Amino acid sequence: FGLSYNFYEKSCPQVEDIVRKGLQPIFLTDPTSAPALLRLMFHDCQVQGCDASILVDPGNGNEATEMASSKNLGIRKREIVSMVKSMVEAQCPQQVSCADILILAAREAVAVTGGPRIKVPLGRRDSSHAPSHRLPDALLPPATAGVSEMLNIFTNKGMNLEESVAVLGAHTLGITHCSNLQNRLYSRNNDELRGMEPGFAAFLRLTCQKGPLTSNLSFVLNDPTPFSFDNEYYVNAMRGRGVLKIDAEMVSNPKTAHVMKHFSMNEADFFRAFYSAFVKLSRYGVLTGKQGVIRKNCNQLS
Ligand code: HEM
Ligand SMILES: [Ca+2]
Ligand SMILES: [Ca+2]
Repeated sequence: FGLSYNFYEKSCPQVEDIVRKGLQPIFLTDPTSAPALLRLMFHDCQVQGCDASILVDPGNGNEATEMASSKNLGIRKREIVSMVKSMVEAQCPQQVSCADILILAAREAVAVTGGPRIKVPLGRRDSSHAPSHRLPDALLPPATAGVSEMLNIFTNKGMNLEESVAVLGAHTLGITHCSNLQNRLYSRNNDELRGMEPGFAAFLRLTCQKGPLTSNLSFVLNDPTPFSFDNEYYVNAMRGRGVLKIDAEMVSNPKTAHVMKHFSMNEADFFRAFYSAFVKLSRYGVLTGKQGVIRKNCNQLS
């Protein structure tokens, strides 16, 4: 019943070490895996809670799984969680859920890139069924989401204003594909570009040309330091260089503006708010106790 900080104390005391050590060589050889794992956590938790539902592959009657949703464009590295799971299974068979391993992997992604080392409560169970693409279609925010939609999503998870703005600081890592910027860059009346630093607008349009041709192949960096978990996302947004609509709108919206400014000047406060926001996100909609299952393979339901 419920999550706890010593959940695996008896059944798998070394689980956090296995996850950390298993990920080390991956982070070293592929720095893009850290941003991928952090976003993977959000997209799992946002759809039916943090239950590893996003890891299920099609097959065995699950034909259209979550990954068939266009909202999951760019989701990568699901197989890393499966690989770490097999390392955990070798030492603690049938004890540790894929849902917990996914959260621990996201936690390591934040720590290894220079962010806070977040202690997370454990004891999640895995979903025993796979939603179709319709659920993520409806529940994941579109690339065009604004401040009110964003606040709805995160206050719903018990976050206050500071935490809601801080959790978007995850965009200190990683990239955005040009396909997600077409609306913003080529809207008819250009109001999306209002407030954007003109040189940056020109750069975005040059990198992301109009039309679908290369828009899934080209991308821009979410902040100038996409492999470093720092407050550059806020510094950059304050300079009119926010990539996504939400990044820019949080600067101009009177509710969020002062928080953006504060985090751009005070990295420690950003880290503190991100820490508690991450824990709240990681608790969202979890299955515990006798609910759900412990999957053997993360990508298969049984
Ligand atoms: C209203 C909320 C949010 C919106 C609208 C949003 C939107 C997006 C979009 C459109 C991308 C680009 C994906 C691509 O083109 O490949 C992206 C990337 C990313 N997002 Fe978010 N996001 C939101 C919240 C979050 C949260 C809460 C987290 C994590 C805690 C997160 C973590 C990331 C990361 C790490 C990337 C980079 C992924 C990579 O490089 O592979 N986002 N986001
Ligand atoms: Ca899920
Ligand atoms: Ca950064």
